[in-house]
Amino acid sequence: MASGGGGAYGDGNQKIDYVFKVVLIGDSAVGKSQILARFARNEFSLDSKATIGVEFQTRTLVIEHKSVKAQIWDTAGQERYRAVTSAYYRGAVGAMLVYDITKRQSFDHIPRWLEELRGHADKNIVIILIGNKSDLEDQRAVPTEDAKEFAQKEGLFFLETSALEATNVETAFTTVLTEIFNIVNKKNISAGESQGNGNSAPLAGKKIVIPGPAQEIPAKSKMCCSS
Ligand SMILES: Nc1nc2c(ncn2[C@@H]2O[C@H](COP(=O)(O)OP(=O)(O)OP(=O)(O)O)[C@@H](O)[C@H]2O)c(=O)[nH]1
Repeated sequence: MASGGGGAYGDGNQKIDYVFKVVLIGDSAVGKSQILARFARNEFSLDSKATIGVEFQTRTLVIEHKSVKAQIWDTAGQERYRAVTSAYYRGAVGAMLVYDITKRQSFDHIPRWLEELRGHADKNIVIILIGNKSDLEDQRAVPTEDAKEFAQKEGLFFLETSALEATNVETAFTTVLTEIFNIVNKKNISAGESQGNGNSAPLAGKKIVIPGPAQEIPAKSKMCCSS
């Protein structure tokens, strides 16, 4: 069911102006898969299974009258289930770094995830830090201020979300997607429509954004590649 904001949950034959790949990363069980389920299908499951390998889901939404397909990739937080790292990050223009506000360790590991991200992704990737499970306030182990300060220091967006209560999930995605949209739009303007490959602009130089017809996406919006 659509929750407003012009999003479409199905992928019909609509015209797509942009496809943005966004990756979810963070420790196991912080709620990455449920954040994605909430955003892509407006669903939530309390007995969510650990992700094995990689999967992605898409949702198309409208930003400034343009149709933007968000292709959100989710992988296992558990090392043994993780797929090839470089392939996961390839082409990503956005990243959501997720921790669980009730698990201090998941926050303490964020610098490691950030390091992996910065080692593998485009250096201009848009990053948001997400403290999930904000509905469990009575079990909070990470003060909001600590995370806010960290995000500021590292130049990241920051929000606390609850996939369970659907708090801020939509805002988290639209924050990242709108920022990417603005960067790409600026790039298009500065590149003067000249094939769009001006390498000096942010997020340029990589085939990460495909204006015009959408890139090929497998018929099923979910796939698995656990080897
Ligand atoms: N209370 C609460 N529980 C949540 C929330 N989001 C996820 N959970 C629960 O946390 C557990 C783990 O969620 P997942 O989405 O599977 O976690 P994950 O980060 O994808 O885990 P991996 O696939 O192992 O990396 C599940 O039992 C979820 O139902 C939330 O916002 N609030």
